[in-house]
Amino acid sequence: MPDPRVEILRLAHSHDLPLPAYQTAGAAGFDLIAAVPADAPVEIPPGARAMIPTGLVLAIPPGYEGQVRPRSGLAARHGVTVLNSPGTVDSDYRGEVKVILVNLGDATFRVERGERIAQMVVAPVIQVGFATVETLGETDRGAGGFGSTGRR
Ligand SMILES: O=c1ccn([C@H]2C[C@H](O)[C@@H](COP(=O)(O)OP(=O)(O)OP(=O)(O)O)O2)c(=O)[nH]1
Ligand SMILES: [Mg+2]
Repeated sequence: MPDPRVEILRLAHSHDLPLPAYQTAGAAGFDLIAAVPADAPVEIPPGARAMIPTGLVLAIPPGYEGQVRPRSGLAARHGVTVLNSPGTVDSDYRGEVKVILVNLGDATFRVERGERIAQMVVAPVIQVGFATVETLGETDRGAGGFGSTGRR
């Protein structure tokens, strides 16, 4: 089992769903699966959003985060994406991982139990120290931004 290891607690409503798994040898993310009731799919009308349960509680190791990202197929085919992308799952979070989907398409999107709705990329993250100062070091860019480079 490669390190770092992510511990997974499956809640009752996801016990029969597939465990997280990378689909290919080089996959950056593993899919997150909708743990909505089989007899109660969630319908997301155009312009609306919904919080979709995954039935998973993850213990992401210290020094890492879980990023909840859209699946490009859902975005391209249906205009459905992750509203807060990339969602941030903290290493100290011990609640159920949920996915906030938004439907930017023009048809109602139905989330069925077992559907792969998003993906999670586990990535290293650092915490910084903070120091308040009176002046900051000078740079070539200075305060230029928002399209300032290459302007004639
Ligand atoms: O797409 C997401 C985003 C967040 N979370 C969970 C895990 C994360 O650790 C926690 C808090 O997320 P965030 O910091 O983005 O939300 P907040 O609005 O700042 O809430 P809080 O005050 O709890 O930090 O919610 C999810 O399950 N899915
Ligand atoms: Mg927060």
